[in-house]
This record gives sequence, structure tokens and C-alpha cells, in this order.
Amino acid sequence: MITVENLRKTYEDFPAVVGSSFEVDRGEIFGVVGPNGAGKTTTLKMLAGLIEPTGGEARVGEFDAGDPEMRRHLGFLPEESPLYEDMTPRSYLRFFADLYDVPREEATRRTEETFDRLELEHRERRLGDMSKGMKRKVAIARSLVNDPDLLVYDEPASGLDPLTTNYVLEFTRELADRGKTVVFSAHNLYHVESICDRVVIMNRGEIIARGTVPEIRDEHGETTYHVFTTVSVPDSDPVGDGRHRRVVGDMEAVESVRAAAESAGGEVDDIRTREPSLEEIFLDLAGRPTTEEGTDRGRTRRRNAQTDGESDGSEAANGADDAATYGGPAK
Ligand SMILES: Nc1ncnc2c1ncn2[C@@H]1O[C@H](COP(=O)(O)OP(=O)(O)OP(=O)(O)O)[C@@H](O)[C@H]1O
Repeated sequence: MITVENLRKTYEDFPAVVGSSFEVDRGEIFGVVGPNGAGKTTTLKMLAGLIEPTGGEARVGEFDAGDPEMRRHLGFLPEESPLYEDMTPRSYLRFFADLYDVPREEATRRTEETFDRLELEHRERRLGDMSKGMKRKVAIARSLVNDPDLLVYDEPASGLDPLTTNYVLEFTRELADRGKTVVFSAHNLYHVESICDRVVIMNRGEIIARGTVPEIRDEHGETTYHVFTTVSVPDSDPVGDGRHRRVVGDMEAVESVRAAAESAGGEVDDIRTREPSLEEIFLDLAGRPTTEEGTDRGRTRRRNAQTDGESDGSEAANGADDAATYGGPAK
């Protein structure tokens, strides 16, 4: 469905995307994740034909992503979706349906169906008076008004409460089950882990990992061993039930802990393995220097940077407005 080859975008002299290649199959949910400034929005906007690549190619089905005809098959949801405040959800959707030449009856049926599914109330209320979650639902409904094959969603759950987030994610899964292809970006890796079929992790414009979450875990994640001892050993922490726990990365280290416990008059009581979450792998990978910065692949945990990223991301304005979303000229 989507083929991206060596896609690049440079803003003036700043390289925002430095050579991405990936493919997305029909009916797949494909996640693009990465910290702030990684190049996710830029990638999505190139896929949606909203910005012109500096180099490389993005194809959607038989079309080049920049082909205006492609937009008839696309539903794009920008990270920030300012809506026309004086319209109501129904009049707003009618307006977009008309832009896409969707027959009135068909448009009304689709709109009401989506509003019902998303449990959108107050369909005749002024958009300017609606909550952020309601507006997001209206923006999602708008992305579906032309019954597109491809949905490109930039942070679909941005700024939503957990309940609405669940709705939106479940709905996204349903759309893929109905055969639509979904490419979406997210900061919240739990969302990615819960619904994506495959993922790319971006950092500083580069794809640094790709695959299904289990594949990424196999390739980049390190299993840790939690060794519980009946006595304190160096670098162990008490766990509250009289035992101590030492976390190590390989079996050799497990044996050292065993030796330390025995020489202190105790023993190893239990050993548990733990697989890293996508979030841990992401933090680990995103904390490494890029290849341009050197070959030291030492691992640096950057939990603080990630926390900042999550709060900044939901507020970040990315400049897409209604007209550009529908199909304004490529910049
Ligand atoms: N129009 C622009 N002009 C100059 N630089 C830009 C422009 N748009 C984006 N950038 C820069 O390109 C880089 C990638 O931006 P992009 O918005 O694609 O990142 P992102 O991964 O979506 O980030 P976020 O998670 O914060 O939304 C950032 O350093 C950003 O500042």
C-alpha cells in the first residue's frame, strides 16, 4: 500500500528526515514513534502529500504521495486540528463531504455512523464551544468522510483523557479490521504497543529500529534477571519480605550473585526474567548518540527527556490547518 524509499526533508539547511525507507501493507496499523523533533510529523506530512520531500520517494498505492488524486483516498488527522469554530459538527462534516463530492445522503449516513460509534454528543453545538476530546472526535470523523483507504493520523490521542483515548484507539483498530491502512505517530508507547502491527522508531530524522514489537524486543531489548537472595549482597535492594533483589543482565552475573549470597551465609531464593517494554527499548535507543555523533553505542537512560517530550508533544503546534488538511498546495 505504501512504499517509502530514501525519503528526505531538509528545512533550509536543517535535516529533519534523513533517508527513511519502509513499506506498509494494506490493512496494517503502522506506528511511527520517536522523541520530540524526531521527524514523525514531517514524515507523515510527506506521506499525506502536504509537504514536498527534498529527496527520495513516497508512494501510496499507484500514486506518488504528492499527486492530488491520491488525497481522494486519504484521511489525514493533524496533531492539532483547529476546526471552524462557528460550525457545528454536522455542518462541518457536510462542508468537507461537499469538498470531496460525497453525495449528501451517503455523507449523512457516514457521519452519523461515525458520530454514533465515537459517542459524540451535541452534534448541533458550535464547535468553538466543544471540549478538546469532542473536537478530536469531530476531526476523526472528518478524516473518514471520503471513506479513504489510507488514514494518516498524527498523534490521534493527543490531549485526550484515558477513556476517550481508549475509544479512539479501539476505533482505529476497527478501521484497520475493516481493511483501512493506518499510519500513526505517537509519544505514548503503550498505545503503540497495544494496537500497532509494526513500528518504526525514529530519532533525529533517522529510523533506528523497525519491526513488530516482539521483533524489536528480540533485536534491541535486553532481558534482565531479577535475582532474589536471602541475604544482602552488593548492589541489592531489600524487597520488604526479608529478601533482597539484585538486577543483572546475564547468567554470568547471576552466578556471581549466587556466589556472593553463599559466601554471606545465604542463598539465591528465586530468579525471574523480565522482558523490556517498548518504552524501555525506545528510551535506550533514543538515548544513544546517532551514527554521525560517534560510534560509542553506550547506553544512556533519558527518562527526564522522555517525560518532557510527552508533555510538550501534546501542545506542539505543527501548523496544519483545515485547508492544508483537505489538500492545500504542497509547501
Ligand atoms: N517548517 C519547518 N521549518 C524548519 N524546521 C522545521 C519545520 N518543521 C519541522 N522542523 C524541524 O524538523 C524537526 C522534525 O520536526 P517534526 O515536527 O517532524 O518532529 P516530530 O517528531 O513530529 O516532533 P514532535 O513529537 O515534537 O511533534 C524538528 O527539529 C523541527 O523543529
